[in-house]
Amino acid sequence: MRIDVVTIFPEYLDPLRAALLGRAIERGLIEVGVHDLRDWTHDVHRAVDDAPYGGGPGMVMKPQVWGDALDAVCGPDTRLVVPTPAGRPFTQETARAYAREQHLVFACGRYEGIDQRVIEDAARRMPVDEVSIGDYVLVGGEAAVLVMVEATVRLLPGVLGNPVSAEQDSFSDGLLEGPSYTRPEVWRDLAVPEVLRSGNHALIDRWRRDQALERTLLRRPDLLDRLPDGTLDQRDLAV
Ligand SMILES: COc1cc(COC(=O)c2cn[nH]c2)cc(-c2cccnc2)c1
Repeated sequence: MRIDVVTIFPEYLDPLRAALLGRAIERGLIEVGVHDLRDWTHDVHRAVDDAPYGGGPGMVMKPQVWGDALDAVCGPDTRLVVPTPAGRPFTQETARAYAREQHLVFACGRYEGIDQRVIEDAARRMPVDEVSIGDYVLVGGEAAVLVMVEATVRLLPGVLGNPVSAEQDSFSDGLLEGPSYTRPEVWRDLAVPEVLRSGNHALIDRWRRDQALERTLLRRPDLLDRLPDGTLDQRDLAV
């Protein structure tokens, strides 16, 4: 997989070259390119934004600059991803879909956003996703790109030490992960739940499932509405 990011703050993407993702790059599991949008500006001031038609606060990113940048960076197998508060939700399902892509290009917007014609024009040649990582407004898309790249790349074969954990991820069965414990058995007079030390794996699996259901019900009841049919069996419903 190749990932390219276009941004006016290339240094913001330096963390992509650290730790797990850095090792994935060194091992050739992914290629990463970070590009400075200002390399495609045409004027002495290297302007990337201008005032919004129709008035209103802030500035809008110029279409010409973005158009030239995406012409240079995108290819025949590219999926273009634009992080924006106005996007469809980015979920674990999105990450799984992106992990199957050959080439992802992330366009980092700043100011009030990117001239909409950039997205319209790109959509003539490639799939384009306007995606939100959450219901809040960031100053730019760079932090959202770090989130989406990490969620996606960790799913690639060979990236994680123990691939099983990617399957048993939170959300993999549509529920939140329950609580985890490790040694010592008692810490600040708090004991590890007895069942986890019982060695009875049927009981442990049941307890973990009950904990996941209870936590999902309490913190994210919306996820329960979206579970595929048959996910919850009769015993689950008794929780
Ligand atoms: C491409 O257009 C954008 C992109 C971003 C950065 O992304 C996020 O904030 C985000 C992504 N997932 N959740 C939030 C921000 C704005 C923006 C800023 C100020 C006022 N209105 C809009 C516009």
